[in-house]
Amino acid sequence: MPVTTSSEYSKPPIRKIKKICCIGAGYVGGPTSAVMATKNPDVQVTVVDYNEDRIASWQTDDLPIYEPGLLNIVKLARDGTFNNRSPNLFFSTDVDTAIAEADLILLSVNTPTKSLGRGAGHASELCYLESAVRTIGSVATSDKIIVEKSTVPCKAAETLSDILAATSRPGVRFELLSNPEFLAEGTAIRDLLAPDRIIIGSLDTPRGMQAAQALADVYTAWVDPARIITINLYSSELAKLAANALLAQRISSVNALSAMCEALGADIDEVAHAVGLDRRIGPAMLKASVGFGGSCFRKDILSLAYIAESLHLFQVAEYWRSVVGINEYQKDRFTRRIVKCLYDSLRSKRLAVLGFAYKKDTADTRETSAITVVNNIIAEGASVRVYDPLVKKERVWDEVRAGSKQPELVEERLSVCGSAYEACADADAVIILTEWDEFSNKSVEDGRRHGTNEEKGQRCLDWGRVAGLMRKPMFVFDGRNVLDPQPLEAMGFRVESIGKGTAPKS
Ligand SMILES: NC(=O)c1ccc[n+]([C@@H]2O[C@H](COP(=O)([O-])OP(=O)(O)OC[C@H]3O[C@@H](n4cnc5c(N)ncnc54)[C@H](O)[C@@H]3O)[C@@H](O)[C@H]2O)c1
Ligand SMILES: O=c1ccn([C@@H]2O[C@H](COP(=O)(O)OP(=O)(O)O[C@H]3O[C@H](CO)[C@@H](O)[C@H](O)[C@H]3O)[C@@H](O)[C@H]2O)c(=O)[nH]1
Repeated sequence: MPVTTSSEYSKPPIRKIKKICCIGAGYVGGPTSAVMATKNPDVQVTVVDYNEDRIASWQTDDLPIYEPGLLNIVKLARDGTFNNRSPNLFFSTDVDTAIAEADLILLSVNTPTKSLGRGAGHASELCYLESAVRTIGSVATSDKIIVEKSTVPCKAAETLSDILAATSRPGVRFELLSNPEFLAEGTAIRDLLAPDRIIIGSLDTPRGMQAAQALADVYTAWVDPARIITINLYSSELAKLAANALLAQRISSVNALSAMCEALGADIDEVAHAVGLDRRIGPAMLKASVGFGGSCFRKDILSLAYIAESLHLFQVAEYWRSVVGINEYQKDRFTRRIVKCLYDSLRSKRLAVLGFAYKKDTADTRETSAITVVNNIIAEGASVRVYDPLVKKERVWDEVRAGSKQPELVEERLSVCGSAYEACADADAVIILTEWDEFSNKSVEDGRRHGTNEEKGQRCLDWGRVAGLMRKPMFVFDGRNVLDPQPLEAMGFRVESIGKGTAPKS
C-alpha cells in the first residue's frame, strides 16, 4: 500500500533533488554517497549513522572501509577539492537533522540474516530498516522520497509504507522507491562509476513515477540513461535477490564440477574457460574456489528461499538452499583434502594460511570461507598462522573465535602474523584462502605485480624464500587457483589446486 496522506494531485510535482540523506555509513552508504556527491556538485549529500566511530573515521583519511580509489572520491567532495567548489559531502551522527532537511533519503542500513525468533537463520532481519523508517516518520515535516538501497525481501516496501503511514505527521507524503545496489566490494568505485544498470522500482502512480524520475536525474549526471531501467517496485526488490542467487549459483555449479574434475583428472579452469566461451553462458563468476564468502550471497539466498517457503513453494526453496549447501560442502571438502594429503593427521602440524578476507582488495571478512577452514584445521589438531595483507589481527581473532565450537583451542593454536614469511616459517603446508595478487606466481613482472599491492609498494611472495623456511615435504593447498604449479613443483613443493586432478595415465 502506498502512503496516502493527501490526494494524489493536491501536491505540487516532485522537483529536482537538492539534498540527499543516506542512512547507514557502511560499505554501500559511504561509497555510493561519495560517488553521487562528486557527480552532482549542486546536490548536498549527508551520510548519517548512529555509529560515532564510523562517522568519525569517514571524516579522516583513515576511512572505515578499504576500497581501491575510494579515498580520492571522498576527498574530492568532502574536502571541497572539487573544482574549487564548496564541499557537498558530509558525514554526521545527527540523523534527525539530515532527515528533516532532505528531499531524498537513501536507506543503506544492514539487513543481516535474523538470529532470533521466527525465521532465525533464514529470514532477513528488518529491525534496522524499521528503526530508520520510524525515525523518518517521526522527524519529517516535509515530503520525502525514500529509497530502499539495502537489499530487502520482496514486498518490504509495503511494510515500510505501513510504518510510515502510522508514524508520520498529517499532510506529509512519502514516495517509496526500490533502487538496489549491485556493487561488489574491491571494485565498488569502478562498479558505481560504470554500472551495468541502475534499477529503479516505483509504484505505477503519477507521483511514484515522478519520484523515480527525480532519482533517475541524480544518476544521469554520470550514467547513460539507456542503462537506467524503471520497473515495478516489487520486481525491483526481487531482482536484487535473484541477481545474487544466480551469481552464487554459478559459483556453486563450478565448485560442484571442481569435485568431479579432481576425481576425473580434468582441470576446472579449462572446463570453465571452455564453457564460458559460449556467449549464452559467458566467462564471469565461473572461478572455482574454496567457496564464496561475503555478507551478501549466503544471506540473500537464504532470504529468497525463506520467501519461497512462506509461499509454500517448498521445492523452490530447496533448490536455492542447495546453492548454499554446495558452498558448505566445498569448504569441508577442501579441509578433508588437506587432512588426507598430510597423512591423515594434522596433530602437531603447523599450517600457514595466506589470506583471510573473503576476496582480494577488501578487508571485509564477513562470511569468509577462511573462518570455516581455519576452525576445521584447528579442530584437527594443527596450529595455524594466518597472514592477510589488509585484515587487522584483531579481526581475524574475533572471526575465528566467533566461528569456533572450541574457543579454548583457538587461543592455544591460532596466531596472526605480520608477514607471509613469518606465517610460513617451519610450516608443513601453506594454504591460500584469498586470491591476493601478492601470493600468485603467475605473470610476475620484475618481481612486482600491477594493482593494489603495487600501489601499496608490496612485493610478490618469493616462493624460493618460502621453500627455505618450510618443513619437508612442503605442501601448498591453493584454494583460489592463483598458482602456476609447475615452477613451484620444480622447487620441491607439492601443489594441490581446486578442481585439478592428476591426469589419468594411458
Ligand atoms: N556490502 C556490499 O557489498 C553490498 C552490496 C550491495 C548491497 N548491499 C546491501 O546493502 C545494505 C547495507 O550493507 P553494508 O554492507 O553497507 O552494511 P554495513 O553493516 O557496512 O553498514 C550499515 C550501517 O548502517 C548503520 N545503521 C543501521 N541502522 C541504522 C539506523 N537506524 N540509523 C542510522 N544508522 C544505522 C550501521 O551502524 C552500519 O554502519 C545491506 O542490505 C546489504 O545487503 C551490500
Ligand atoms: O567466479 C567467482 C567469483 C566470486 N567468487 C567468490 O564469491 C564471493 C563474492 O564475490 P563477489 O560477487 O565478487 O563480491 P561481493 O562483494 O560479495 O558482491 C556480490 O554481492 C553484492 C552484495 O549484494 C552484490 O551487490 C554484487 O553484485 C555481488 O557480486 C567471494 O568470496 C569471491 O571470492 C568465486 O568463488 N568465484
